[in-house]
Amino acid sequence: MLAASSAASSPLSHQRTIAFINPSPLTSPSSNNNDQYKSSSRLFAIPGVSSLTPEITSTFLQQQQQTSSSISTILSPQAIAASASITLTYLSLLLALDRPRGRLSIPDAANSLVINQSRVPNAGLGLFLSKSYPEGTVLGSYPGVLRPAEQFYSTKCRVYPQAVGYSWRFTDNKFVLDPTDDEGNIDMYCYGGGDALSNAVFKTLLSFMRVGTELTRINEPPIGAGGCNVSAREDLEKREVVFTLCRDVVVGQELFLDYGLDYDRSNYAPR
Ligand SMILES: C[S@@+](CC[C@H](N)C(=O)[O-])C[C@H]1O[C@@H](n2cnc3c(N)ncnc32)[C@H](O)[C@@H]1O
Repeated sequence: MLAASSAASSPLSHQRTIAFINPSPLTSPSSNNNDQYKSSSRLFAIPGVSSLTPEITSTFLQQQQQTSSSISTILSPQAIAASASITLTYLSLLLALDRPRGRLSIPDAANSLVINQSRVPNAGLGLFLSKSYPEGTVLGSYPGVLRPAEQFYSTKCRVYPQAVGYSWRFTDNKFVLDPTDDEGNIDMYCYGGGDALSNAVFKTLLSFMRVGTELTRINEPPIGAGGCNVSAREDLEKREVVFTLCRDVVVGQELFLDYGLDYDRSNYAPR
């Protein structure tokens, strides 16, 4: 709108705008078959001198006005309000359903939790403490996106079965915390998300919500290793699982947790 009205009040501004948008008819008439460009008086766009016929000017102005009116329809306050409302609703749903839960609460988590090769044969990686901590220290709560258990097992785990081993199934069997990415793998962080679009939103716009996945590396103790030094407490209301040291742990020790009776241990190496 602004562009159209200022152009109407100043003939020079039409000319400059046209020369900028499409200089070729004005500067290279020989390559253009349209006769109206072939008169020598119209060959060059000289500032301050009109090289346009009234017909071209009027057609151009009409096109400008049509473009302006469609832009102002797209940018109308109603259209802007509608898209803002859709975006807000979408973001609220994402935050309610697909946000990453859990947190690390151990003091100086970045330096005190170390992921390394487990001392348990064939168990892969494990989690170790690089400082000594007393019994009762809260490590944090298990990371993951809360998903309905039935849906999680019948969809994502069918395609990416490795996701099962890292998910925390609540004892009422209704929900799981799934810390894996969209391909069922453990990344350094759980970003959140449920499909390609929401994953992308969580990894970009909402990446500040990401949660470290260190607690997913805690193994079960091997037979004869002296049992667990971490205990888990579920809160079914909050859908939260808090991990606490149930013994004093000295620097360099690996953390061990009992996964519970229902955990599938079929992939454990035979003892
Ligand atoms: C929650 S993950 C623990 C982290 C895992 N070790 C890793 O490398 O990411 C659970 C998986 O670790 C392995 N694991 C844990 N405790 C084990 C044990 N005592 N013996 C053999 N494998 C074990 C199993 O493969 C199990 O499915």
